[in-house]
Amino acid sequence: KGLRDTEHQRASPIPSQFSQEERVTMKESLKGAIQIPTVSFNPGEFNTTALAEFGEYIHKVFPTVFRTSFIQHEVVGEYSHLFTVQGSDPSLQPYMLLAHIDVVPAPDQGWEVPPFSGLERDGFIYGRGTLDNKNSVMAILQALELLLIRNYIPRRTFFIALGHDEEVSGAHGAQKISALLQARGVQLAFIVDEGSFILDGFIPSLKTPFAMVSVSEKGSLDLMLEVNMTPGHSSAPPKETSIGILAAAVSRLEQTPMPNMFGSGPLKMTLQQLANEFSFPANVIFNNLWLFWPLVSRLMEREDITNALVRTTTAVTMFKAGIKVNVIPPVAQATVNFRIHPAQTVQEVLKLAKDIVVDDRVQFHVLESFEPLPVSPFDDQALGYQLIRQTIQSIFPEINIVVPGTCIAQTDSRLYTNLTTGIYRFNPVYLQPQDFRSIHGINERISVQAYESQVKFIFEFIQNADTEQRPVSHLHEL
Ligand SMILES: CCCCCCCC/C=C\CCCCCCCC(=O)N[C@@H](Cc1ccccc1)C(=O)O
Ligand SMILES: [Zn+2]
Ligand SMILES: [Zn+2]
Repeated sequence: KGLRDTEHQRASPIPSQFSQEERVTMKESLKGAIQIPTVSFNPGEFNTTALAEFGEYIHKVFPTVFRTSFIQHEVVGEYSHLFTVQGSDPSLQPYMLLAHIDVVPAPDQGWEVPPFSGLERDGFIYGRGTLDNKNSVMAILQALELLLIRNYIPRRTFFIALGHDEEVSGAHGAQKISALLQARGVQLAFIVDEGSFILDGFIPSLKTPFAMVSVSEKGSLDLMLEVNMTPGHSSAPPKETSIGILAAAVSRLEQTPMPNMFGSGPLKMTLQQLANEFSFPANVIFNNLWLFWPLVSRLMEREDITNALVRTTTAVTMFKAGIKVNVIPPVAQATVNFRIHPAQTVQEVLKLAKDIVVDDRVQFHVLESFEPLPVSPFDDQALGYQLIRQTIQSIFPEINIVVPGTCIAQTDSRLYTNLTTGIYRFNPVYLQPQDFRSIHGINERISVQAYESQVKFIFEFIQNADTEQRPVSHLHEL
């Protein structure tokens, strides 16, 4: 089931075929983008020189985008970019494509090639940002550039929002763009952002890759735990120190996982829609979750990634204590990063954490929190979801299955809930578990062929968004 074009319209009026020269240019442009170290270090702490250089770079490599009369370009929050591509039919509700130009730091250690070299090896372009998320930034602008060169005039208005601080919260980029569009009274049909992929090898018994479009996103809670004790001479120590008390508290948190929420949220739907892709007996198990859910929920807990889908996760990420070798430490502090399952709230997780620690000497400070995102529609009428589906079928005909899922990390799209209820997180790129580990890790890379497919995907997606859509299910009823 899904949306399809009305009979008089072609799915892709301009074929997504690029000349040899265009193909070389597009990969070289991506390499150039990787070479600009647009690193976000901490909130408010960015490589501003690189961010400014990136702004100039996109002008240089996408000249047609910048000189087209129906495209308005604005710089927001100093380094983020907002493009308004004015469509010819104002009756069609606009949509938005999102990506971010900043990257996490990448020390050279462990990399096969320097992380900001953008070097090509064995058909892969290496470097920080090749999967997260300069591939999307460049592919969106590249697809638009190629469409414009072919004289394409969109019918449906769309926005392209490129944030510059996604990796440290989005407060200066996405949040400002969101407020700006809200002030202009913009309401969007849907948004497409990063946050999921065509997944290959993430579920051991499932050999075929599948596309997972994330329709929800986990929330987060950053808690600082603090213990204050009277300092003194280490030669006559008290039975317990601030460090010991805090260590025991964080250890209890680590050893006591938050409840398994399997059955609530989109995961059950994800697995049900995947059920027939499994071979026997897994297909029977996934087709009968009403019976086998205790088994499946335990299986999901086994691997870190699938465990993250069934519960709120607890990660102790920072620990600070002690001032001198012979001084009983006055203060010990630890930071715990919880990623909240879509069926729980910040308050519920805070209470659970306190109930696990049960020690009055440990103070809890909420540093930052964000509720999980509501589930976006993914039924036959959900325009954004169905356009993604339709375009996957065209560009990746070997992919038989597209399922709704949950993003285990956070994306800039969470800052746009004021503009739309349809938020979809999907990058049209194959991802294996080792690729997943390269995101924020080492040897992040994308194959030249995968990048070309991503450009083709967006090139067709923009055109598909302009074709009149109606649900296939309705056609069946005729
Ligand atoms: C049954 C199906 C199996 C599914 C397996 C799921 C595999 C996961 C695949 C892809 C997920 C990739 C997510 C990439 C997006 C990363 C975004 C990110 O890192 N965001 C930061 C944002 C942030 C938030 C708060 C402070 C600073 C930065 C994050 O979440 O940490
Ligand atoms: Zn990202
Ligand atoms: Zn990231």
